[in-house]
Amino acid sequence: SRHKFWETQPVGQFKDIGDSSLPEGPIEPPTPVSEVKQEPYNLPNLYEWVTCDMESEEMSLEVYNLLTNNYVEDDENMFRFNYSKEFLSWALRPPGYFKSWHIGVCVKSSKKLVAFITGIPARIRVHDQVVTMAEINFLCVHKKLRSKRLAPVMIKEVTRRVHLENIWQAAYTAGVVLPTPISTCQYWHRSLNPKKLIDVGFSRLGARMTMSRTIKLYKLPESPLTQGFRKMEPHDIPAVTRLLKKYLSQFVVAPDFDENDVEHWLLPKEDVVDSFLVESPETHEITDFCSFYTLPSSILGNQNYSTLKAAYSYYNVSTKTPLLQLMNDALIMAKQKDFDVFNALDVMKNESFLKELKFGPGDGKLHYYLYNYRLRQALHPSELGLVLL
Ligand SMILES: COc1cccc(CC(=N)NC(=O)c2cccnc2OC2CCNCC2)c1
Repeated sequence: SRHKFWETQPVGQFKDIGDSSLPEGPIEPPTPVSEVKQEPYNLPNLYEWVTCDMESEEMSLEVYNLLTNNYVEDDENMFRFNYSKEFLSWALRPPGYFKSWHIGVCVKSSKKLVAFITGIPARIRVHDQVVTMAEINFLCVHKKLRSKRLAPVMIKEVTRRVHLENIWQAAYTAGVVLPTPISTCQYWHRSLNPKKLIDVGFSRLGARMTMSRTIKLYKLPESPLTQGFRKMEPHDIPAVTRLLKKYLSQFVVAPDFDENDVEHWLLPKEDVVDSFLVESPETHEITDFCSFYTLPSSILGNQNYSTLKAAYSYYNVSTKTPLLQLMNDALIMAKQKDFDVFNALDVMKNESFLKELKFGPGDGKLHYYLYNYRLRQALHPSELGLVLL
């Protein structure tokens, strides 16, 4: 059947939807780590497991090249995510990471990397329960090895290695519907460089719109409008951590960030993540925060351009500055940094600014999943406070 593999896994099953007799929480209990399968799962004969040391220049370049040529494309196969090497190193080495969760599959004879899957540890709160989970990401099988059923054995192997660290839940997203989404989000795009977006086919010229009218429509001020708006700096970590913890507490599912997490995930890192805050000129209190991460896409088959420079909305907190004004400043900073487009999901309070800031709906959805954790009912995107890379 359609979900041959997922029907064998401890995930919400479609047949259980609406069965409110099933309790919220773990689906299967933990087992003693000594009872976890000690040896790796079997791969088809020609292939072997390799643990990818992302600190190795050579290995991180191999991972970068595999993803650059074989990772997720948009529905029309016009663009492919092109995560940079620096971004991958950042995304995969947060505080407390496990090298063993950076899993590659290579060809025994040539040692060529042909598949990849990763996990990183994260403390995620679900309602009032903080659960240590694995965030699973970057599942990629070389285009030439698709439909060999490699993905199920890779998912089982990363699950086994997560269990060996006595962690029993996971979180992941996908553009496809699997058993069973905890939430389904719509993605939105805000043009920053409309001429390039139209030229590469990302956007289309609106009806009864000229190019010059379109450029004018998306024009932004040269610099941010909010008094006290500035780049985040290391000394801001304690205040940003307090602000973010308080703000995220309103969502049903959200990361439980401490100062070490904020230092890693939210301190600005050139060409990886940008973050800004509003410091009140009078009281020097930090009242608001916004951030976006850098994820370019390769443009497949365009004469004039090879890369789409895209910013992705990350974590934003508004307590004094209206979110609309704060996000307009984020757009202004992204334009200043020469991004072509600013993407956002309709999670958290994002829906309140999308249309007014001239975002247009994307042509797909992003589904969120939990592994081995049942929610009594699916969440509205506004109840979701988790953004995965
Ligand atoms: C424009 O280039 C693309 C290249 C590949 C895929 C897509 C469409 C798409 N699937 N977009 C998203 O998943 C997306 C849209 C808005 C915000 N975050 C997103 O995904 C993030 C989070 C999940 N992991 C990928 C990056 C677009």
